[in-house]
Amino acid sequence: MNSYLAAAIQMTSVPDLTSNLAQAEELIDVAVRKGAQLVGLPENFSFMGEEKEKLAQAEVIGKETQIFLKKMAQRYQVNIIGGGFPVPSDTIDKVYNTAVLVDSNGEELSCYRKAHLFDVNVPDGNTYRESSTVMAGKELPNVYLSKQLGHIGLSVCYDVRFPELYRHMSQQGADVMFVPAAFTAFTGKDHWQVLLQARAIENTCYIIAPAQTGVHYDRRQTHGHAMIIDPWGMILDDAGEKPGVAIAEINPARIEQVRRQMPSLEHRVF
Ligand SMILES: O=C(O)CNC(=O)[C@H](CS)NC(=O)CCC(=O)C(=O)O
Repeated sequence: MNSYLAAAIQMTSVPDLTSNLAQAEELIDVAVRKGAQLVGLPENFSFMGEEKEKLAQAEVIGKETQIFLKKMAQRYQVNIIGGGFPVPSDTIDKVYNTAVLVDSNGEELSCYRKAHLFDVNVPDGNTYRESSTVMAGKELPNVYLSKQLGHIGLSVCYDVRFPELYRHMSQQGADVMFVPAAFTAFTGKDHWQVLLQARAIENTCYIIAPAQTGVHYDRRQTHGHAMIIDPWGMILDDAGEKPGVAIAEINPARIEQVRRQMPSLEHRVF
C-alpha cells in the first residue's frame, strides 16, 4: 500500500439524473486536479427524490449510473466509489441500494448492498420508510485488497449506526472504510461526526465519508460535512455545507503508528 490522496465528494443531488451526473463529473474533475487517486461519491449522488419516483426510474438510474462510474474512472484515470444508487432486485417494486468500487480501467472491484434501511420518524416531522422501496442487502461487506490503495471496505449511510459491520470489516483487514451518506440535517448535527469518529477510533482505520448537503426536494434537507478522518479520529478535512470536495492523505505509516500507540484491536476479548 502506498501513500495517496483520497477525496470525499459533497453534492446537492436533485430528482434529475442528468444534472446530478453533470454535477458529479465536475466534482470528480476537481478532486482529480487536486491529486486524488481514490474518489468517493455520496449516497443518492445520481438521483435524490421521492421513493416512488426513484422506483419508477430505477432501471434507467441503475444502468446509467454504472455506465457513468466506469466512464468517469477511465476518463479521469482514477478509482471511484459510487453509491448507493438503486439497482433493481428480483422482487417486484424493490431495488437494492448499491455501492460499487471501480478501478481506473473501469472494472468493478467490489460491490455492497446497504443492509440497514432507514425506517425512522425523525423528530423534525419527516418520516422515512426506505424499506418500502428497498430490499435490504443480506451480506456483510467484502473488503477489497488493493496493492496500491490498501484494504477497502464499503458501507452506506445509516449503516454507520451499526458498529458490528465495521468490526467485521476490520477483522477482514480494512485500512480504509467508506461511509457515503445522505444524512438528514436533523440527525446529522448531533450524530454524524461522532459516529464517524467512533468507527475510525475503534477500528484504528481511515474513514472516508462523502455526503449530500442542502435542500434537495420538498422538505428534505441533508447535513453535509463530507469528511476524511484518520485512524486516531482526527478530522483531516471537512467539506462544510456547500457542494465541494474534502481531500486528505491516506498514509500506511500513520495506520501503523496509531496501531502501535493504541493497540486496542489486539486486545479484543469477544
Ligand atoms: O432523504 C432522502 O431522500 C435520501 N436518503 C436516503 O436515501 C437514506 C435512506 S432514506 N438516508 C439515510 O440512510 C439517512 C440516515 C440518517 O440520516 C441517520 O442515520 O440519522
